[in-house]
Amino acid sequence: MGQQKTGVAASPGIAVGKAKVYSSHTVHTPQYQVDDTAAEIERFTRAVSASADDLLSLEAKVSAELGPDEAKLMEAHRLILQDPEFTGSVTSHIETDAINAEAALRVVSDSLIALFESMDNEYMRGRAADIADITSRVMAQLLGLDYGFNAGNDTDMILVAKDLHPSDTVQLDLSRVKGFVTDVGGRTSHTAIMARTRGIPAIVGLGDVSETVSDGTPLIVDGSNGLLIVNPSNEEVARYLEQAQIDAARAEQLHALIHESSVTLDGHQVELAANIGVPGDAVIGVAHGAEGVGLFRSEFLFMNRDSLPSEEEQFQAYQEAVQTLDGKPVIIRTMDIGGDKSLDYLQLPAELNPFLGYRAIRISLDREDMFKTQLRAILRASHYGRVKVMYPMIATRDEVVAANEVLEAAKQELRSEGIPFDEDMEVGIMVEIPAAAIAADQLAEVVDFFSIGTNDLIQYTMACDRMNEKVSYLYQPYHPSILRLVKMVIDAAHQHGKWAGMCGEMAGDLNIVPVLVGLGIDELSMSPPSILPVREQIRQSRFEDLQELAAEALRQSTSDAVKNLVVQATD
Ligand SMILES: C=C(OP(=O)(O)O)C(=O)O
Ligand SMILES: [Mg+2]
Repeated sequence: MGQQKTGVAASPGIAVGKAKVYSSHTVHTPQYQVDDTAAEIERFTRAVSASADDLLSLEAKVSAELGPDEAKLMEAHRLILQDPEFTGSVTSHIETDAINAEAALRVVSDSLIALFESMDNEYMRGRAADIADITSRVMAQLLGLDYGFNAGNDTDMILVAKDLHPSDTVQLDLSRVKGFVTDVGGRTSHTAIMARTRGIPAIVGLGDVSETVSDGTPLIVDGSNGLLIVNPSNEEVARYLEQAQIDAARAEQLHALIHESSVTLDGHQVELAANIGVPGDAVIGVAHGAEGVGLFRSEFLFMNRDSLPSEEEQFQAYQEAVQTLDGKPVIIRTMDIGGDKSLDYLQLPAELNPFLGYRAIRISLDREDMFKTQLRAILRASHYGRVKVMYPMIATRDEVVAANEVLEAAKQELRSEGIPFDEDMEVGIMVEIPAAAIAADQLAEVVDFFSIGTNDLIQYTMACDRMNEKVSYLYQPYHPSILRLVKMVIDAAHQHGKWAGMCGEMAGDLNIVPVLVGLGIDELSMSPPSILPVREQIRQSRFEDLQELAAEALRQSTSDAVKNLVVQATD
């Protein structure tokens, strides 16, 4: 039996392969005197220019695959690399101390990192990581090593890392990555969402896996159960491979439903949409039969970079997703920063309770300039397809009214500039704060639609941090309180002639989907690989039966009772 480690089940499925540990080279720095300092400077200059070339091609690749926003970090690194102050300090050390380029680079880099780390400003402290990253890149060039991932010819890589950013993963040929495991992160961390979107099994929050597992170690990732098996036995490998084969055969069978509608046997239709993080994910959504994008988490355009994305950059990203969907609806959520998603350059104050603090629409309404820029970009994209805008973390009707005033101001500006947009663009809100669910009937008067964000709604209703393992037993999607809130939101929407969807993780949970459909949900938005299994389930059901099941579920007084009921019903 192999050694078992349990983490957060971040993306379902089974991967059997060998560990490929991603590290940014904390290599030993050789140190020696040189006679020919000019030749050494020349060697350093060549390494810098090769590194800049690598960054430039990476920038182009990231920009093409993930959009120009994601490429900003590489551009920033390239600019630091080409800054004569940085390279000049290294060359002057080579010259005056007659030392090798690696040693001179290490001296300069260490002192810059110490300087940034000592600063009383989170943004500037964040620059230390940039310097470390750039140093590793040039160091690898000088030493003839590969920087970042060197996949070689491996086709069964299981990527092991402390954490992964979009700029890390884009360097990979993902078709050769069988799974991801990381030390940090929760189910809603970028790695987790990215892995789910692409259907790559993943476990996050494993603690120290990147330090305890080495390159080439055989691993099994059971992403559905958050179980990592290190050095598995032959019997374990055989068992999991068999399961993986069953999963693959099933995926092929589901593929037949890609162009079918999501309609019950008795004719009740539900729209199944995809949750996406970057515009490139829209392609994956379409490939899994999405009937739209139900949640474009726009905050990813704001992350992993040094400054706010411009209107033009945002417009291009939104337009790309809208064009990929080719006339199908795309719901763009305005940025949801704060809570677990921080932005160094916004210099948000440290908070005791970030999930109850300055977050999402609260920041947007406070930073109207930034909000209006985003709304202008969304409006401009609306001209190219069917765009809907959605405000996150709405607690009060006043917030909706205030947000709509900024939206109106953005529309006025565009009108006077003669820039086209969809005058009838629908405006909706996320219902993820209990106050919004309870007062949904009043909110329904000022919105076109609701999308229930159960990830947050559950944590706020149960008062349990969605990332805290110690209280995870309270994170109960099937709790009667949650089902009642969901019903209230759907009923309120329908009474006002509006529609209600759901874009939290619960929307893709096959056990509870029958209840959600029975309650009358109009749209379910989920990670793309969940779409076809949910479609199949809906197509095999009768709406009348689901309505009865939902009524029965609402009569239960515990999560376990609901679970038993729905598991029996789907068996
Ligand atoms: C979809 C949601 O938003 P996020 O996971 O991005 O907070 C949610 O809260 O359910
Ligand atoms: Mg949320």
